[in-house]
Amino acid sequence: MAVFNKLDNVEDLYEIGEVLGSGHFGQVREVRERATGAHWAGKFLKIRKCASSRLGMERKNVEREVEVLQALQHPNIMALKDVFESRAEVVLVLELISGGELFDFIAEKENLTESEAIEFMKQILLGVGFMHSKQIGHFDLKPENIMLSAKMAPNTDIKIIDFGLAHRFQPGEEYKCMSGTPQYIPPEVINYEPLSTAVDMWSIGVITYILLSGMSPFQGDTDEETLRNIIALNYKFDDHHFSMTSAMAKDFIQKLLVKDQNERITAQECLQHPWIKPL
Ligand SMILES: Cc1ccc2c(c1)c1c3c(c(C)cc1n2CCCN)C(=O)NC3=O
Repeated sequence: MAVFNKLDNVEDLYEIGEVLGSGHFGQVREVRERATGAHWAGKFLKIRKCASSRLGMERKNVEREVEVLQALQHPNIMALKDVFESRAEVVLVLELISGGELFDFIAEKENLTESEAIEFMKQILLGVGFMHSKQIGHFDLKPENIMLSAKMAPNTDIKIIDFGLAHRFQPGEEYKCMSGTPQYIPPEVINYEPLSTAVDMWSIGVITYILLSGMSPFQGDTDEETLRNIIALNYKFDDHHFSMTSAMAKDFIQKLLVKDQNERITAQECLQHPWIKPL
């Protein structure tokens, strides 16, 4: 069992600020390090007191997220600075990313130009390619988990966050998991088949489709309809949203939204695709 820095009261070291986000796990709050004045993001995770409890997170899941983050130092992946544990809480001290979610950036602009989308995709692929080179799959890639380092700066950096569903593959391991967000999950997750890092490549195909059109390729009126659309590979490049989109961009998406995970292109192959890296 991993041992984190014991700290009865994280407020001895950090001034706790505004809530930045919350979820099943707990809260993310801005924190200010008293010793240096530096600002960070504190992810406050309630830990289950006993196995039968439904409140809070299982400690082993927190340990897995910390192990994954400790293996991932990359400019396009949020950095983990420190981990503290008090009575029933673990606090991850994370790099503060103040440019907001890619999701909101798209919402404000409806959709991006291809050159804007390419710049974002390059950085996402660099971060995901690094993760995959360490045999780590994110398994919850979506615009809400892709943040911008600075608001609207011309050269804002992409930061991939939230590794709560991430998994580090051991050699020869068979891993199955029925979680993620319906719009972004591939057929093999729905069919409860053995998974690989190719799960993330499907999600990248969905994200690229959204960046270029503002529409979600498989979104139905209900989650069940969305899942049916995914299994049936029921998506299209409708003229209304894709009439100005290049054939290369569509080819890039088509090579990712492939039902057979072994046939899907990898992050490294994406970075060599002519849409991303023109000849
Ligand atoms: C300014 C701001 C606003 C909301 C934030 C964050 C920062 C944020 C951050 C992180 C996470 C995991 C979630 C976060 N959220 C929650 C929403 C993420 N989808 C993080 O790791 N660093 C952040 O700054």
